[in-house]
Formats: sequence, structure tokens, C-alpha cells
Amino acid sequence: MTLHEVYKDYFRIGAAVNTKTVLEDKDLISTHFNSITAENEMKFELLHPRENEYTFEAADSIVDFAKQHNIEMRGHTLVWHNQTPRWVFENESGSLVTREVLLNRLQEHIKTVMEHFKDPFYSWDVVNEAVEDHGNFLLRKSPWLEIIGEDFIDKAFYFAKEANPVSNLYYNDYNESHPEKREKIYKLVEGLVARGVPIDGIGLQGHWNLNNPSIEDIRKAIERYASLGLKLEITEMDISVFDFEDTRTDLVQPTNQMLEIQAEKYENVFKLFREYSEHIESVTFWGVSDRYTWLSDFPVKDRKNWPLVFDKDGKPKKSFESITDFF
Ligand SMILES: Oc1ccccc1CN[C@@H]1C=C[C@@H](O)[C@H](O)[C@H]1O
Repeated sequence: MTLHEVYKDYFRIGAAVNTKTVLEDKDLISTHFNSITAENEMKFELLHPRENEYTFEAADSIVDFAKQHNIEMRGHTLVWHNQTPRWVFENESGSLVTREVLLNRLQEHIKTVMEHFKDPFYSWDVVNEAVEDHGNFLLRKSPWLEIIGEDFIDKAFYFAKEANPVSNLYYNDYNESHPEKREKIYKLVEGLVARGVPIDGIGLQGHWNLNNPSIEDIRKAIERYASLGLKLEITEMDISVFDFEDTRTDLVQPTNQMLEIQAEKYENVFKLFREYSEHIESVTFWGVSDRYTWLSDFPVKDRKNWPLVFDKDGKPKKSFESITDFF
């Protein structure tokens, strides 16, 4: 059976794709996934590189692929501190714009993007990674926060809801299962809900590795976020064979032990997802197969990684069996 068929009674199964992988991996994608996310093509810098110029071609080729194969889409992402062009925050003289100017630019971007993609996606990451990982500040320093103020998040959700009342609107973040970050994300979203901001869900990115986070920490995060009465999506899942701090560059393929541990971790994580499937709308892998993963360039540049359930040749790994052979 295919991945999305196995999970049809639980949640959507998605993959992050780009204009290259939708061509090279089209069979694997159309067979195993019923949701796709554009890895980069719907980010601010790629849709709206200059104030009066929108470039939708690359994103449209991905949407066309999804339509051809009856695959649903989730949008990523409208507001982020990364991959956003400097022009958004500056006026002609290069100094920072005012709160009003930036709010107008944000509203216009969101309205234009939502109106362009006529058929609404089932969900959108409205704000990505606004919470500071460590320390006393709740929000990460960014031009969005510096120029607009703390309510840039509220405003983004209101602009998105006004432009697209159909899609589910998400706050998305990483390290979401680390207790300290979990409580900060919870506090941010609890405030949004309390103010009546139109947020529908929390995206747990799920960039994990063989050793971290523990299954228990992931369970606690799912329970904590679900207690807000919101939907959950696992939005960018991969299980790196290296710990975040591990900078080794000697491997040209994963060791058998790594693949065994990875398969066990995928088995336990998906067992947990099935247990909480009433709260989980989708599980998206941040890539299609080990042939291409963003982790081969992060956190160590040019260091191959093997984090997904299909190998570099598109063949199912032991991890694939461990998440499909459960009944
Ligand atoms: O795991 C992390 C650690 C530090 C910073 C960001 C991240 C994850 N950040 C994600 C990863 C890749 C990008 O393509 C996504 O848009 C972004 O949401």
C-alpha cells in the first residue's frame, strides 16, 4: 500500500517539493503523498522580489502539478524573518519604513498571494518561527517586530483571514518539542486565542534526529498545543542521522546502525501520531527522498544527510516499513 492510503483514516501525508523534485520525483510524489508544500517557492523573496513585481511562475508549476495529480496543498509561508527581501523594510533612502507602511506592504502581499492562488489550500503557515529559542524574550528580534511591534503576528492572521476565509491558518515553528520553547510557543498562541485572533492551528515542524527530542517530549508538546483547542500539523518532518551539534563529515552513506535507530524512531513517532490523530490534520516530510534534503546543507554545509523514508534511489527504507507495517 502507498503511504497516504495507509494513513487515509488518520491524516494527510505530505512532502515538501521544489520545481526540480516535482519533475524528478513525480512518480514517487503522486504515488505516496496526498499533500505537498513548496519548500521555497511561496516564500516572500521568491513570490515578491521587488515592491511592484510578483513572480508566481515557479509556485504555479507546483500548484499545477498538485492539481494534475489530485494532491492538496499547504502554503508556506507569509511572514518569516528569513528569505524576506530587504526592500520590504526600507524606503527609497534605505532607512526603515514606518509601522503603517510595513503593515500596508504586508496586507498587500498577503491579499495578492491569497487572491492569486484561487483554489484555497487546506492550510497556510501565516507566521513562521516568531518565538525566540532561549532567554527571557518571547519573540525573536526581527524587522517585523522592530518596525510594527508585537502585534505583527495578530495583524498577519487578520490580513490572511480577510483575504482567505477558507484555509486553516497556522503558526509554525521548530524545536517545538523542547520544553522551554514549547512553553514559549504555548504562551504566544494562548495569547492569540485569548484575543480572538483567527488562528486555526499550530505547525510542529518536526526537524528531529536519532536522539532528540524524546518520544515523551513530543507527546507532551502535542498534548500541550492540543489543549488550546487548535488543530495540529506536523509540517516539516525529517529525522537527521546527526545530532544538531555533530559536525562529522566523514560519511558517504548512513551506517546500518543509524538506519536501524532511525527506523525505530520513525516507528515510535508515527505510533504517537496515530494515537493523537484526532488532533493531527497532516504529517508532511520536509523532502521526498534522501536524494535531496535541505539537511545536506544545514547545519553543516555540503554534508550529506539521509533523514527521510525513501532512499537516494527513491526506494523504501526500513523506516518506510516501520511506519506502514503496523496493522
Ligand atoms: O530546524 C531549524 C533550525 C534552525 C533554524 C530553522 C530551522 C527550520 N526552518 C525551516 C527549515 C527549512 C526551511 O525551508 C523552512 O522554510 C523553515 O521553516
